[in-house]
Amino acid sequence: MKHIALIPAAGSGSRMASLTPKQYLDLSGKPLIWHTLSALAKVAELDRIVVVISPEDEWWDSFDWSGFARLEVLRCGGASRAESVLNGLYAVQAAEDDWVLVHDAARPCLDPALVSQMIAALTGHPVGGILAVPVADTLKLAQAGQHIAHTHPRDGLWQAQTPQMFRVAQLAHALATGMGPDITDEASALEKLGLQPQLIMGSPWNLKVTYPQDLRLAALILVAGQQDQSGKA
Ligand SMILES: Nc1ccn([C@@H]2O[C@H](COP(=O)(O)OP(=O)(O)OP(=O)(O)O)[C@@H](O)[C@H]2O)c(=O)n1
Ligand SMILES: C[C@](O)(CO)[C@H](O)COP(=O)(O)O
Repeated sequence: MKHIALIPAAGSGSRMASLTPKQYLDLSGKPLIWHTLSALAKVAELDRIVVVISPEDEWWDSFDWSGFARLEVLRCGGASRAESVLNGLYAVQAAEDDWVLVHDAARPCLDPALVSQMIAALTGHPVGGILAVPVADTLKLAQAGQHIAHTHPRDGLWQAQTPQMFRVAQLAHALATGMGPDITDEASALEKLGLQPQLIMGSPWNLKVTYPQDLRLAALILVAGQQDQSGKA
């Protein structure tokens, strides 16, 4: 049974407000997605690393990816993240019970050790699971005019991250039957089938680059990670 990383990278990055999709923006001297792939390349348990880009992508071919072993690219991205993942699952030619670890191209600060921990924790699990972190702030429900309706209890609330690890066939079935605007991650499609994915402790450093200021934060996190590594050496 194989472990396949599937990286949806077909978004346009509208909240980043840049003409270049954010996965190709410069982050510490490399395209952002280079850091994402570099982190995944350090995970020995991964058999394949598959990137899903848009059929209209004009950027991928301008970079040299030859340094990455196990890397494959599929030009089958769709109109939404969920569609890109589903198209990738249909195209990837995997066995039904292979595990797929879906990881946003836009999360470049992933700690490879967390992925290995996740794979170990979910081996033999009947459904699969996701990295996530407990909500740390007080939550307010807003009503019209940006007034507070009430304070929402945060007990039991977690913020979903990626990777999200499921069986190839089960995830494809869940996405195909549940496809819609409410499916913003893989787990939500499994939940729609009545299944209960496992929450695995992620890291606040596993930031998703969404808005322009996130790019600066990601650069700082990468430097801090390199300093940690050199401290360990
Ligand atoms: N049609 C899409 C939309 C998103 N993604 C990917 O899904 C990940 C997470 O999505 P998000 O951060 O929302 O990226 P964008 O859709 O690019 O950003 P925005 O929502 O701001 O337009 C990203 O790696 C993005 O490239 C994708 O593969 N296909
Ligand atoms: C999958 C995800 O990264 C979990 O936090 C997130 O839902 C994707 O972001 P999007 O902006 O909803 O596409």
